Amino acid sequence: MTEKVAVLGTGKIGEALLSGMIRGGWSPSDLLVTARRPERAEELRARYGVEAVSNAEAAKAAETLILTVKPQDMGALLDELAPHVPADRLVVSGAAGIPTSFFEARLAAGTPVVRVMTNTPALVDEAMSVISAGSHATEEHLAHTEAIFGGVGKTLRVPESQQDAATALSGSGPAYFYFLVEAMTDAGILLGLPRDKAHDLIVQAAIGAAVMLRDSDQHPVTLREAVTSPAGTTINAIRELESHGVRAALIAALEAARDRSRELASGNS
Ligand SMILES: NC(=O)C1=CN([C@@H]2O[C@H](COP(=O)(O)OP(=O)(O)OC[C@H]3O[C@@H](n4cnc5c(N)ncnc54)[C@H](OP(=O)(O)O)[C@@H]3O)[C@@H](O)[C@H]2O)C=CC1
Ligand SMILES: O=C(O)[C@@H]1CCC=N1
Repeated sequence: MTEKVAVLGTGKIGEALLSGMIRGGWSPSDLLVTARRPERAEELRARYGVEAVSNAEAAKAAETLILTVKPQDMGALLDELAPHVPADRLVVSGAAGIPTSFFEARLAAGTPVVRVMTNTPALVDEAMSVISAGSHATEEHLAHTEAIFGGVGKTLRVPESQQDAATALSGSGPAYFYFLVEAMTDAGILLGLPRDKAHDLIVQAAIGAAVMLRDSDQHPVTLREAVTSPAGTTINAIRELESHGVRAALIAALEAARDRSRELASGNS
């Protein structure tokens, strides 16, 4: 029997995963989606050739259920779903903040739950998906989850106690880089460059720096030192970043994201 996977609450992250699975060779006939609005269900059907069903039907038909609704919608989804989920289903949560114990308390005793924090670069197969086992998830469940999310990028196992930190760094991480690109493009405008050229220069600098960070095996400090010439331009910029407290701001920002992830733990805040 072919295994079916259902994505429940197919919004931005659910669709990113779904599209990646299809790019990676999953047959649309082995995938199910659910949506709250009929027009969204129709859009997913038309775009990917997948069947859109109710949450209850997905729970009955699919061996693996990937829940990608907002943390605040998870309680209501589980209330609707719980009576229909046999205990042998693998339930994968993609939501920020919510611990595996939240699912285990609402599903049949012994249901395996895996928590995953992925990110939007799943759309270009460059996600990082951080994976933790709930109390009934086995090595097989983790490996299966890695196989699904490995199709849209890298995966990393962490103890669940590190998931809120991983969410701050990796789940939200792409937003910080988009924010930096936006701010640096504004700087280019101030310096007299046309917006499109400023954008292209900063994006290419970001791509070049990202590839060197990934492929050069060199520490970020070494890479930065190589750009920073004595009495040159870069050190003047670095002095401004330090005197404006950018390092401290980033540490505080990620701490705030981690704290918000913790607050979302109850699923209704
Ligand atoms: N966006 C990101 O970068 C990341 C998000 N996440 C996590 O992924 C999850 C989804 O986030 P995101 O994709 O941004 O949010 P979206 O709002 O885009 O997606 C959630 C989807 O779930 C649908 N939905 C809500 N309740 C139900 C229900 N009962 N039955 C069926 N569908 C339902 C919503 O419908 P409707 O369209 O009607 O609102 C929406 O389409 C969150 O838990 C978030 O923490 C994790 C990593 C990164
Ligand atoms: O902002 C959020 O809550 C979600 C989770 C991680 C990225 N986006």
